[in-house]
Amino acid sequence: MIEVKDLHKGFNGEEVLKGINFTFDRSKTNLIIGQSGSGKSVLLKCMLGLFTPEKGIIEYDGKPYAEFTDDEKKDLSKNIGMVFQGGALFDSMTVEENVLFPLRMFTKGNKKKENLERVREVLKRVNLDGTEDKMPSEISGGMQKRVSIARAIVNRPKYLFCDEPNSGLDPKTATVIDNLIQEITHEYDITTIIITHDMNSVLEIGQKIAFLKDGVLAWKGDKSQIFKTDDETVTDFVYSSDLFKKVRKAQLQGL
Ligand SMILES: Nc1ncnc2c1ncn2[C@@H]1O[C@H](COP(=O)(O)OP(=O)(O)OP(=O)(O)O)[C@@H](O)[C@H]1O
Repeated sequence: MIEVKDLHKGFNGEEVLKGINFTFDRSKTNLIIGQSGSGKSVLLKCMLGLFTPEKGIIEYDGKPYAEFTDDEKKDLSKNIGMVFQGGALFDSMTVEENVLFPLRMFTKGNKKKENLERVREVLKRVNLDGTEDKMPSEISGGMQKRVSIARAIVNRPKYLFCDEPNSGLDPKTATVIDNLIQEITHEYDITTIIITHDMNSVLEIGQKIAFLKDGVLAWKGDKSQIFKTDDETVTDFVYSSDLFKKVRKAQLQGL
């Protein structure tokens, strides 16, 4: 669980996050949605420790970051898995080397055999056994995303951060990736936080949703509530696409 309390962050005197309060639950896919510039990435970067907030508290499983010792901060880094937008694999490394990379970073001593076993295990979990020796350029975009998920979970993290994990994928592959992230979240009891613009993802895996508008938490709820709310701030955003406008119309007509 990650809890943010009264979080404020700004740049050059301009406030971007204006007092965010939200609890990201363990074993759930927690989504952050909102228009461009609403502060989603800034919030994520504060939770990743890349930005220092001017005010507010971030608690990881009940302990405020400000009270972490240096060793606890190192341990937190190990406990964070990250799926970057676009995958961000190393082009010059094989699939196996990509997944091995963060494992090596946090392993002491010579654990070559154990590490390779762990890499095989996570690649199998994301249905990529047999691709170990391939280069990223030799596999599809969906497979690259799965490598990136395998790399993010190889250190058995407590927290998984995903920045638009299915961007650039066709809708069917995007759903496969969403479902994989949701399954892994439950199986490994991880606190998963996902930034997304994709309303299909909201429908599929929106177990808990934070909707940001201009740096304020304008709405929170889950996937069953978001399509029923009359809150205009939310409906303006959710029903901005024609498809969802039609869904809304059908809903209002009781279809
Ligand atoms: N390092 C930075 N320095 C100055 N301003 C920044 C910095 N990072 C973000 N901002 C500003 O903070 C605001 C929110 O940006 P943020 O990237 O969080 O938006 P977002 O909701 O993630 O948008 P998008 O969906 O387009 O990625 C923007 O006005 C942006 O210019």
